[in-house]
Amino acid sequence: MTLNPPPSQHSPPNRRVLIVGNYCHDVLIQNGSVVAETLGGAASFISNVLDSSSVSCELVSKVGHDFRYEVTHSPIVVPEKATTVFEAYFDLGVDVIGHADRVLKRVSACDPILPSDIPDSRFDFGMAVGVGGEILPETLEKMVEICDVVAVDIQALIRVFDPVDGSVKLVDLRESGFFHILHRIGYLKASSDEAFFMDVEQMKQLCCVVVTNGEKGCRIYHKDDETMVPPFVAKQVDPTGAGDSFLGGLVVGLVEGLAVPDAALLGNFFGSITVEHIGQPKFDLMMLQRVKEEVQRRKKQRNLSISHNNDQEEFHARLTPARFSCVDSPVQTELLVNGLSCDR
Ligand SMILES: Nc1ncnc2c1ncn2[C@@H]1O[C@H](COP(=O)(O)OP(=O)(O)O)[C@@H](O)[C@H]1O
Ligand SMILES: O=P([O-])([O-])O[C@@H]1[C@@H](O)[C@H](O)[C@@H](O)[C@H](O)[C@@H]1O
Repeated sequence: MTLNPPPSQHSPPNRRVLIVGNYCHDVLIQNGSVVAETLGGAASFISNVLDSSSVSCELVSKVGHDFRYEVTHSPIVVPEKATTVFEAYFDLGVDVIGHADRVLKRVSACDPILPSDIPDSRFDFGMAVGVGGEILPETLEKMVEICDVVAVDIQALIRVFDPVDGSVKLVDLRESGFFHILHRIGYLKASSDEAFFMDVEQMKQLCCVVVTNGEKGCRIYHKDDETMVPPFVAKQVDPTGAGDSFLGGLVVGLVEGLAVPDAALLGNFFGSITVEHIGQPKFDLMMLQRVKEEVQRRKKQRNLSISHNNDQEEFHARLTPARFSCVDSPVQTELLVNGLSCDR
């Protein structure tokens, strides 16, 4: 897999992305009280980023008879089952993986996604993004057959659930039952806590490994390369969906023909906006337009071979005003209150 595909004058139009993962109901709990109930599941956050960025995507997702949200990409309804439900506790200390911001419990699980649920057609990109154990090894095997490149969120592979209270626990990637397939995927995304459950040195020889680290941004590991990709400042309200939106932004960048570090910067961009929202973020149209313009500009630079990864700072600086053009960005408000502005 070429990490940085050769610059193309134009990305083929309508490159198709297949997203596989169940929607869920998220229940956010603090101090023993439910503070919010929202649409969840990586499929929801990722399709939100791709749809907002006008990237063509198809989604395979299963919900129960009780699914209660309007979504652009209709799920498969399993009448005899309930929708997957995750409870996120924000005051129980650290979770099993040391995530200080929340403890997750899967309190209900809809059916797994089977190979037969996935269309028999070709896709440019596949995204294996289960949250509740719904992706099976045979499901991932079908995805690597029909997609040119597959990006996987490790949480789809290494999560196991306490049989009593549904608490999320993690197993080593080598014991997950998926390891024999991983030489056929293109990208593996893990949070810094999840990365302890894999051998990054080993995995970076098989595929491009991206380890996200909250407000510190992310790192890319591939063969002998290691690249740090800087974050965008954000005032975190709810971390839910940050990693999902990151992965969505990364794939948008790759589909648009950006080099991997630039695509990861787009991931950081969308992840940083997501943490400022409870539930699904709404991306400002002006912001999306500015991002599109900056991505096209960056691609031109690359096509003219005048861009070097070390001038990613310029790309970051040009995306920053777009980042804070969100009218309701808490950071933008703070800057305005302090008489500062992000505009260059
Ligand atoms: N508090 C934050 N401030 C700025 N960016 C953030 C913040 N939290 C997350 N992000 C962005 O979202 C990406 C994914 O977040 P992270 O929390 O690492 O993923 P996960 O949700 O999988 O644990 C990070 O790499 C970063 O770019
Ligand atoms: O926050 P994140 O790790 O990127 O992704 C989250 C999952 O870990 C969680 O299980 C799910 O309930 C949320 O809706 C969201 O998909």
